Amino acid sequence: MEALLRWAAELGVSDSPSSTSSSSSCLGHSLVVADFPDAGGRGFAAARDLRRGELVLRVPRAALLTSDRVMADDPEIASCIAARHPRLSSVQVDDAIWIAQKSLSAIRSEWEDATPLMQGLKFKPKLLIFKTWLWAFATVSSRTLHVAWDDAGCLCPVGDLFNYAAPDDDISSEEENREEVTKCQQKNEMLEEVKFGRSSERLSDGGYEDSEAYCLYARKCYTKGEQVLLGYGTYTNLELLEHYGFLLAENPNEKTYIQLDLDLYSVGTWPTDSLYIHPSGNPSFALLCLLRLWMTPANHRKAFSHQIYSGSMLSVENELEIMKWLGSKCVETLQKLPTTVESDESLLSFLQKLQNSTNWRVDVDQSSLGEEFGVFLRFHGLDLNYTESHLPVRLLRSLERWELAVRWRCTYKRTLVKCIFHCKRLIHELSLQQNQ
Ligand SMILES: C[S@@+](CC[C@H](N)C(=O)[O-])C[C@H]1O[C@@H](n2cnc3c(N)ncnc32)[C@H](O)[C@@H]1O
Repeated sequence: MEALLRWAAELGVSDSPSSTSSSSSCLGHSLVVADFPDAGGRGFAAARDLRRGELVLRVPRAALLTSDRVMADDPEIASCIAARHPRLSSVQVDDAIWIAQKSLSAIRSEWEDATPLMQGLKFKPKLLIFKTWLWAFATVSSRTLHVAWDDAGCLCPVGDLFNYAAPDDDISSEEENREEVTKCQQKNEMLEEVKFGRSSERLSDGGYEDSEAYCLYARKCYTKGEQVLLGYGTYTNLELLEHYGFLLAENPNEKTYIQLDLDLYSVGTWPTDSLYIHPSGNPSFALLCLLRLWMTPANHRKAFSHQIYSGSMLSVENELEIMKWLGSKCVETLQKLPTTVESDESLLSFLQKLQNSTNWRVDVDQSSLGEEFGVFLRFHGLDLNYTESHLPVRLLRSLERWELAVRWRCTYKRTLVKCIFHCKRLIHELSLQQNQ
């Protein structure tokens, strides 16, 4: 890390607006590297109190790794790429298992496409194998920042050390902690007005600027030592898993999709990806509007369309029908799934226990999940007779991924359960209104 920070400082990377950082490190004025085991591991802590909108890191173009830069630096790579030019493919969200399978097969086919190019560039054999490609793909996928001039984006040294917070999260926690924020702002007020002027009103986390540098800003007020987080974008948990390999326990951008009847899609013009359930259990605006339209007799739809599109409830009867339909759809969806919230929760605590275990055998014997764990061991070429008290590292890594998958499906089910409660509560309230 020291070598990286020294190298970055030489290229002009700096966490200080006046670029006065020492040549031994590009950090220390606004940020320091720190470990946050419960929120992304290695990341940045505020080196001092930071104000919302303050520039916290500047990475000049010379330090960015982009495809045009690689080609400009190495004519051999440039001519090989010009001859073959393999492209990455895009992925469509449908359902979690399908996404995982599709992702893996897309990465494999990109690896197959890129292999002749890598051979042409005389890569060492260990760099040609699929496992290395997977590592490189994950590195690029989880660290690339957007730049307008190259649709492949860029790698941004040091700038890629920020861990993620969902954009909405920061705003709401800021509202909750308004008092704290005000205190922090007052403290810095005089200094900041002079130094940062209008940029203190900035809401975005950063981007490539006219000054020919990638500039990253504090999106809220931070106190010294607190982790400084970046909103890479608004992602659902499935997207976070796919691109970054983690998910958030509370994700304000989470969207839970259920299978809708085919004729539903034909009655309205709302895009399919706007028809989901919020983490609170409430249907999205578009899903609610669509259901209101669908439950309206076909010959009345036109007359009510203005009311429906503006988001107004049509009638108590219509709303009751919708809530009954949506509640039973969620019940039906849950019943079709092979596991329940309760079984997922006990599997989660078992997986967490195993990862911190000093003797896995004892934990397996004490649990009712031995059979399921036996299948996992066999998949990895071991069995329940494995005698070491510690599981091999590759199995612990695989357990981490298993835990992530179970956490995702458990959150999915919990949202459906919340939606059922939401529907039941509304049915109760609407029935009271109907009987008045
Ligand atoms: C751009 S890197 C951030 C720096 C990274 N922690 C490091 O040590 O280099 C993105 C990766 O950090 C981790 N990460 C970022 N934010 C996280 C969060 N809120 N929770 C868990 N892991 C996170 C994920 O592994 C993700 O793929």
